[in-house]
Amino acid sequence: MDKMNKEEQINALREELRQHNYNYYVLDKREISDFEFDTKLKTLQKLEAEYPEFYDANSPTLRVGGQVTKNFPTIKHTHRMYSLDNSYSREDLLDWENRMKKLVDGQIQYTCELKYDGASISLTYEHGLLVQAVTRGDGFQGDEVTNNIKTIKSVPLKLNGEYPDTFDIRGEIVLPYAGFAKMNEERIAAGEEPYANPRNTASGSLKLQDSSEVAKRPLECLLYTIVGDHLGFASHHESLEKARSWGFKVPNESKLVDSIEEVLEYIAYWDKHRSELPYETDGVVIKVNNLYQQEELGFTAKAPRWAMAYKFKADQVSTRLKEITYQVGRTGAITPVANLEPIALAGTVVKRASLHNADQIAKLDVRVNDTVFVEKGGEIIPKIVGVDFTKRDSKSIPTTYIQNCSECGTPLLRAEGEAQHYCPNTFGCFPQIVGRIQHFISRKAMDIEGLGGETVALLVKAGLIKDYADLYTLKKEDVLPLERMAEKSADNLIQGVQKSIEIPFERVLFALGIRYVGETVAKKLAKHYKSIDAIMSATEEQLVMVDEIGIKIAESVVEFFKQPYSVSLINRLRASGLQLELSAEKLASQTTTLADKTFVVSGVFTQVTRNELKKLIEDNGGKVSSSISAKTSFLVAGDKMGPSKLEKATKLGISIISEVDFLNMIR
Ligand SMILES: NC(=O)c1ccc[n+]([C@@H]2O[C@H](COP(=O)([O-])OP(=O)(O)OC[C@H]3O[C@@H](n4cnc5c(N)ncnc54)[C@H](O)[C@@H]3O)[C@@H](O)[C@H]2O)c1
Ligand SMILES: [Zn+2]
Repeated sequence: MDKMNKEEQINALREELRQHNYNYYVLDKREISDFEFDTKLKTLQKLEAEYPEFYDANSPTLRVGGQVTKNFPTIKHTHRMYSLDNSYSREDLLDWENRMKKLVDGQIQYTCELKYDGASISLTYEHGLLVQAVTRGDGFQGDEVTNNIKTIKSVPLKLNGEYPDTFDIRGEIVLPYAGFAKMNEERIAAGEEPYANPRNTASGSLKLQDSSEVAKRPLECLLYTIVGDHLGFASHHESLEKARSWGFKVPNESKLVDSIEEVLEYIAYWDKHRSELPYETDGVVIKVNNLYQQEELGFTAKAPRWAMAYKFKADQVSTRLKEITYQVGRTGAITPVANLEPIALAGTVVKRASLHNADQIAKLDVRVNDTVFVEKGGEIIPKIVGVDFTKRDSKSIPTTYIQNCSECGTPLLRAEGEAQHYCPNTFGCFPQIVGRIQHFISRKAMDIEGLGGETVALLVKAGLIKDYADLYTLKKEDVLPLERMAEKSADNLIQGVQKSIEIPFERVLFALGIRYVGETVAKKLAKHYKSIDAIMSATEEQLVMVDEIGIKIAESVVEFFKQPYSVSLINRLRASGLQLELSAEKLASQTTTLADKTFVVSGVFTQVTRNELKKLIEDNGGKVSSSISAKTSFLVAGDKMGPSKLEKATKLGISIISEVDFLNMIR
């Protein structure tokens, strides 16, 4: 009977871990923390060791967690890609060393490296050229994402020095914090949900179908292992130095040490200093340095015996939840916020944490006065990962989510399939009004000097403006009575506003704050339609025909201009002299010479850069696409173009032209 239960328990754990693997590797979502995941995996490992009769070759303890997708060609790895065993303590590491000492002779030296938190990748080089990039997948085979990887600047397309003729090199694709923060800033400016954390965003980026989208993401590739036959190195440390000399980005933090005690010093140092690194790390990887010893040690079903990951503990603390408040964004989205008893966590004092949405609150069953666990994992904003139920007051009351806007009282809406509640009172809800004007004046939009976010709130509160069109009728004597408004700053404000009427159309379009219309989309729309009137009269069907405009954007644009209020805004902005169409100068540089023609640009060019080439195509009415299909009219081929593109173009009978041919076409 007991045994029966054990079998059920083992199977249930396997099923649960498979589901988490799927969420993590395929959907790029984390439903439980890594620590919880690892704890469950350890429990399963122990049970399987105790009850070997329930062996299953497909158990998550024996297999790498990822999968191949159907969106890219599947490539078999010539050398398997393994996972790593995990350790959490000095004892774990000493046990590991003892196990190895039974298998190899002599002193063991170790290379310590940081464990970069991103998505694994295997790059194949032949004769010094990058020929293929494949994700880890299930370890045996992965997705071929070469075109996406080629957009990453730290991946050398051509190597320097003396390198082996063919080899694979493995590393981690990461998204450094700074680039991640910038991407999120842009998403927030476009009224979209920010990405959750750098790891998932890096991993998701590799799965994008359009490599020009990948090129926009500031990804990095950090390399850590070379594999191949007869490479001629004696040690791992040496191979890293060689790789660095050929042009690979191998972080300098790696270190050769002589004992586990020194390994522990390395770990202690980086546990403390990792927050100073530009990218996320989740531990240290320790590898036997001598490659002959590595060979003797070999692999288990899932991981090398000669390497070990040491996971840093996610920084977690517990504190009291004082109150749940609700924030209203400029697009009306509601975010519940936990107000906490202030507590120190990973170098900062945390007072607030996001609770995301109603589902999250229900799932965690978080209540006011609970003692909650706060974690700063991959996410930049700390989050609440659980409740300490042992400390819950017996009289505590379940949280009921607000049904009306916390700011204006309007009943909230929640669209089907969306996690977030919305306040639909777009033009009457204070934070939405202020938020929209703040977005309008922001640097990438109208860039109004002399006017800050705080002043906007004051102006709205004082009833001097109720929308951004009102800014243009403000007079100096209106603003002078405001708190802390001196003569000089009032002048600056009025001047800054007046100067902004010269801002070009595409930025005005972005400034309007239409949901999902970020900087890039605004540019596309401005270019295609050339005036606000043309955009206002476009239908959803017409909008989606524009390159890179999806249905979500199209719906949002149509919805915006359907509102009588929006129409009146545009009319008032027009009356104030704002640029609501492309300037004559801009139009003059544009022709329709290449109308109805689709170009694929590949390789390196000499007279113009790749981006200039693309711009020339678009300015002359042509379309740029990143992949060759029957619809391609021309392939503009530069130096070092990928052989697969050439082959495909030849097969489909597409005209292949040089840079010079192209420039002649438009001159
Ligand atoms: N929270 C969840 O739902 C969930 C689900 C699945 C997996 N996970 C997490 O992922 C872990 C398992 O993932 P995994 O199999 O990718 O293993 P892993 O992340 O523990 O380690 C293996 C990977 O580390 C990477 N790596 C980074 N730096 C390295 C270096 N210097 N040298 C060698 N390798 C380096 C490699 O790409 C390698 O594939 C789990 O332990 C868990 O923490 C979490
Ligand atoms: Zn409201």
